Amino acid sequence: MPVLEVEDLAVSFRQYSTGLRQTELKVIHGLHLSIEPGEITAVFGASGSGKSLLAHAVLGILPGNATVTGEIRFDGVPLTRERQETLRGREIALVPQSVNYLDPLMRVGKQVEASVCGASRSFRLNSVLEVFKRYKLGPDTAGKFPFQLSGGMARRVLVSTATLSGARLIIADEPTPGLDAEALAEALRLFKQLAQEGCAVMLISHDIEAALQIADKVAVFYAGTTVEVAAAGDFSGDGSRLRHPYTRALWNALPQNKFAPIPGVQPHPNAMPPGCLFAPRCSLATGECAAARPAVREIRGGKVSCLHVT
Ligand SMILES: Nc1ncnc2c1ncn2[C@@H]1O[C@H](COP(=O)(O)OP(=O)(O)OP(=O)(O)O)[C@@H](O)[C@H]1O
Ligand code: NI
Repeated sequence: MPVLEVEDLAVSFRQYSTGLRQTELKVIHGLHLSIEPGEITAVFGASGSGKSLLAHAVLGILPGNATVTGEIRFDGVPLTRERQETLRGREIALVPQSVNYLDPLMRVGKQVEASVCGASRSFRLNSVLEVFKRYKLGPDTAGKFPFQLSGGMARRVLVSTATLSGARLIIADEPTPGLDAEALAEALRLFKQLAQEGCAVMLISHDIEAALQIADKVAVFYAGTTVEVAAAGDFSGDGSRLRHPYTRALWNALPQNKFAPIPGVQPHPNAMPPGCLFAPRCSLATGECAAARPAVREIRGGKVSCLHVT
C-alpha cells in the first residue's frame, strides 16, 4: 500500500482586492501522486508549478488563508489536521526549500538533536555527530548558530535533521542547490539509502539529471496540475517513452539533450486558459484541447492528462 496518496488536490488562497472584495486565487487543482514504501518519487515542474505547496499541504503548514480540497492519505487513511500535527516531524519529515527554516537563535546541534526520537541525551548527541560526519560537517558545527554556516552547510544540516527523524515519509524540497559535486553525490546516496531502509521519499528538484540518478518514479507538474506520472527510466534517449508534450519538452530542454527552450510561459494562476493548461504552448493542440481539462488516463504503465497521447 502506498505511504502517501494525493488525489485531485486543489489549493486556493483567499485574497482581498479593492473595496474589501474577497476573491479566491486557485493555484493548485487536479494534483495527484502516490509514493510506496522504499520508493523515491521525484517531482519536476517549473517555478510556481505548485511543488512546495504540495509539500506544505501534506505537512499541514499552509497559511491560514488557504483552502484545501481533494484527498491526501497517509497509510491509506485520510490526513486530517489532527493527524498531520501528530505525524509531522515524526512519521513525516520535511527538508525545507529555504535554510530560513532553521531557528536563528538556537545552536544547530540542539535543533538537529530535537529530531532524534527518544533515547538518552548521549545517544542523541552521538547520532547527530555521526550524521554530521557523514555530511562532512565538522564536530564544531553543532555549537554554531545558523548565521555562522555557509549556504551549503546549512542545507546539509537540514538534510541531517530529516535523516535522523526516522520518518517513513521524507519530503525533500529542493535539497541539493549549493552542494558541490561530492556533497551532491553524498546527499543522493543518503536519500537512496533512506529509501532502501523502507522510507518513502518525495524529491522535489530542478536538477532533473541528479534526481533521475536515484528516482524510481517522476511526477511532472505544470501550472498546479499533474500532467504526467512516469517511471524514471522513461526519461532516456530521445524521450519518446515520455507521454505528455510538456514532459518531452522539459526533457528536450536539457543541455545534454537538444537544449531546446520551450516557447511561451506557464499561465499565471489568475489567468488560466480554459481546457488543457499547456494547450497555448503545445504544438499538438487542437480545438478540442481548449474545450475542457483533459482527464487522467493510464497509458503504458504511466498516467497522463493529454488527449493526444496514444
Ligand atoms: N500564500 C500564497 N498566496 C497566494 N499565492 C501563493 C501563495 N503561496 C504560493 N502561491 C502561488 O502558488 C503557486 C505555486 O507556488 P509553489 O511555491 O508551490 O511553487 P514551486 O513549484 O514550489 O516553485 P519553485 O520551484 O520556485 O520553488 C505560485 O504561483 C505562487 O505564486
Ligand atoms: Ni518551491
